[in-house]
Amino acid sequence: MIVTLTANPSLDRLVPLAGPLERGAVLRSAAAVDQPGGKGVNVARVVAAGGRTAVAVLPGHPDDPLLLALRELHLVHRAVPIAAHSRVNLTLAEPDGTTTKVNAPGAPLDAGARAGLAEALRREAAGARWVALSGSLPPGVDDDWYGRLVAQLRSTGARVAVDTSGAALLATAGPDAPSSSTALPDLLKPNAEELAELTGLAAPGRGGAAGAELEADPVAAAEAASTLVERGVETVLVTLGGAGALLVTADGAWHAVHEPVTPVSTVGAGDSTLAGYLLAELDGAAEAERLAVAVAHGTAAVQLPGSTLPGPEHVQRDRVTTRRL
Ligand SMILES: O=P(O)(O)OC[C@@]1(O)O[C@H](CO)[C@@H](O)[C@@H]1O
Repeated sequence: MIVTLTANPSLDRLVPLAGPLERGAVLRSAAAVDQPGGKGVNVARVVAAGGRTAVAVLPGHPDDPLLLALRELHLVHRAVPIAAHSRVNLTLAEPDGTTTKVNAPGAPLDAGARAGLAEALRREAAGARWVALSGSLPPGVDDDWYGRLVAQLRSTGARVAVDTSGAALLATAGPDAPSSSTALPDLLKPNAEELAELTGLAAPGRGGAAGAELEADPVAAAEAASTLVERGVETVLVTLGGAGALLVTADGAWHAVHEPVTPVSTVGAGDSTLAGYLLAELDGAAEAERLAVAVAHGTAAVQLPGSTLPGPEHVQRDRVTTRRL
């Protein structure tokens, strides 16, 4: 079983533009489509679609349309009541497959909500193989909250994956994060830009150019990721956009790439990659195969519109090649 936490869930609104995105213009779109989202919700949806039990833990107002959508999808979830509705995150989709995302700050979490989420996580984690702490932290939450949750979850025996960004990521596994291994996740899933910021190749918030260089040079990216392994993170799964993904552990580094595809929307690709990795790990696959299944899931997501997530019918494992670096 896999448990996910989405501290900052969102209703993802896909706005399919009739033409290219033009600043300052009046644009026409087809009807917008809403999907329940947030990174942990997405991971749970892909894991459940893959035939494994997934439980999504999240904050939610009892009348939140997001919770209604989760019920309609039959996604097992535990919602900790809060006073505000979830944010709406916009995806502006251009006909050529370019997506522009506008993510809102989200509903604040007060001390009671944070304690409720931590308690729900501990309860669910007791029977789980993995807990994934996914996405940004909403207003009112300290940057080091994920690290503290990782430490609290140790006693449950579940392994913990973290996929976040910005200050929360640096506080979890950056050079100044607590070096105590109990607070470090078992699995970290940065993209190339986040990896550059985590490893000092770029200043916080300025990882774009260095990230692009790492995407083009998987060996350099693997070297950067290995510094995180030296810091005490057991497994680093780095997504490299169209260049596939890397898996780095103390035992070595692997790079996997999918045959080229035509991207429709990259939203949810990272979450699908993580879900694919976890599904393969639950199946007992070795490193290279876990990475291949991860990349196959991420690439499947890229070929689906908006926040639509892949099921096994979309995943083409045989189009992925893996090499040991
Ligand atoms: O603002 P965050 O939490 O970093 O990201 C939120 C988000 O962009 O992540 C998912 C895709 O990965 C979407 O469902 C959602 O809108």
